[in-house]
Amino acid sequence: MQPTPLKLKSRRPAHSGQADYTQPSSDQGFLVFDQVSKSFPTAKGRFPVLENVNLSIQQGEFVCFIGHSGCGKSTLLSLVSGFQQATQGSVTLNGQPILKPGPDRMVVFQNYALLPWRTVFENVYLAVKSVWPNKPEAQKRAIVRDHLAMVGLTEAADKRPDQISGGMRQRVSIARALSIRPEVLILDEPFGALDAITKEELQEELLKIWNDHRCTVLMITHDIDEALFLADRLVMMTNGPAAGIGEVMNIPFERPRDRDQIMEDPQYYQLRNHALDFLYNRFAHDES
Ligand SMILES: Nc1ncnc2c1ncn2[C@@H]1O[C@H](COP(=O)(O)OP(=O)(O)OP(=O)(O)O)[C@@H](O)[C@H]1O
Repeated sequence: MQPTPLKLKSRRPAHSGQADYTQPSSDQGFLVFDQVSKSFPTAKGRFPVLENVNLSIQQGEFVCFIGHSGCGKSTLLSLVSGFQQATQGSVTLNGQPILKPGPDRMVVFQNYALLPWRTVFENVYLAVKSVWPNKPEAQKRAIVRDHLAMVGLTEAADKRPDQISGGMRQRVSIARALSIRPEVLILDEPFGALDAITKEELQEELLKIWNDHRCTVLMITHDIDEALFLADRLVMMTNGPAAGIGEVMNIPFERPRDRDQIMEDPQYYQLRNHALDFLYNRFAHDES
């Protein structure tokens, strides 16, 4: 039997090969990169990592970033977290330039970044307390409990990070990040260190949470299938130095998504092959 193609959203044209990033000087997006360049000082002079990046992201969008190792994905998102500043151009959130880190933008890293001597509960509680020191104690603890329940970790609340699996640790990091209700959730290869089954489980949980809470998500990944399952758009970056956005692919599958169903859609393989072609032919990594 022929698979039934999925109904596609008409919100944006399906991927057509042309970049849909914006002309940000007149753009009213929620999160806007406007002519952004970033270089670092080195002993041999300045090293240009990013050049002329323009991108506009809408509130509540799920955007994945892909590109070869070292092209500048983490640097680009560190301009959103506020850990780094652009050398030229601006990154604005709600029309305000991002100048430093803040609780409206939370980052989840591949290596979890949990406090090893604290319990799961305490790791989340400390974040909640730092953002809402004056909330009543019972309310702070309820927020922690709710977010641990959201990622299925109620039973593990009193364990330390070394007493739980990698997948559980990453759930704690996600619960911690979401517990303070950020406007933007930045995920830097969050599932890169996990086995395939745990990774798929967490992708599904993340989508469910995002469906319920709709913050804007920016996620770095090396996995095209992960991006096709999760994202509204896939930003494909050119190679560095002086990397930029090569293309932005719209991912038109209707939500809520079902992994098996989207993989039966002929468009899935067109999009996948297009991204593979971008990475391995048009912008193949030059090892030299
Ligand atoms: N603080 C810094 N000083 C100098 N160079 C830096 C600094 N931070 C990053 N770089 C360089 O910028 C380039 C981009 O690094 P970045 O970590 O953003 O890449 P990436 O695409 O996220 O890589 P990966 O996929 O391997 O994590 C690299 O060449 C890196 O060495």
